[in-house]
Amino acid sequence: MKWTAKTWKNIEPIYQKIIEMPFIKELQNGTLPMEKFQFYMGQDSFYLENFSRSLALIGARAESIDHALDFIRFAEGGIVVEKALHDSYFQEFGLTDRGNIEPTTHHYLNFLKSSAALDQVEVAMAAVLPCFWIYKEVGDYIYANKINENNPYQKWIDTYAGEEFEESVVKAIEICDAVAEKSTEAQQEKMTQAFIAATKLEYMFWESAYQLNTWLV
Ligand SMILES: Cc1ncc(CO)c(N)n1
Repeated sequence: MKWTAKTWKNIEPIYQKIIEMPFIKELQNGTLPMEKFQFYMGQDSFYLENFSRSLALIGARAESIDHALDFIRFAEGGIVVEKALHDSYFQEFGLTDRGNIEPTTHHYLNFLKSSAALDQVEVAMAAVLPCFWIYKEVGDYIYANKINENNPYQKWIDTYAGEEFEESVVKAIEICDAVAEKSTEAQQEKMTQAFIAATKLEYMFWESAYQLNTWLV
């Protein structure tokens, strides 16, 4: 079995928990309070900026020139989405600025940046994979189970259920399988641990937005 298929099986219980989260349920039926979505969007702006910086660094460190090109393109795509948040979504959803980097975002983006800088590049590739894959699965799930035709969050949902995003996700999965195949068992285990940690942070990212979690002092 391919590394990605094995690893997805491993995190399947976490994925099930994600699609049952109140943030996701309410996003799906359009009842999510705007304040929580705004918090999420502001944090996601920090996230996307730093996720993209990490992707660029992984691109620079990739051994294969084709993987380098793919990751540099992923980085470009991430920055384009961040700019779209700032240029149109912020206004559409009534947000004037993105606020401060709150604890879960702080943890997540520093996890990604340090993995991109210091881990073996294969492990860093595994660390960023849930950012692609979980969003694709959640986007498709919400899209397939939509209840409300007038969902105020539809534009957001369409981004992650779209074909363009799917292409990147398929590529990121293929790259991880290609590098896993050339890795030792011990390296693969590190890749798996990085993937699991990022999956848990995806869960926490939504939950923290739902709870409007900020620094205590
Ligand atoms: C937290 C988070 N993870 C993944 C994505 C998709 O790139 C996103 N926009 N935000």
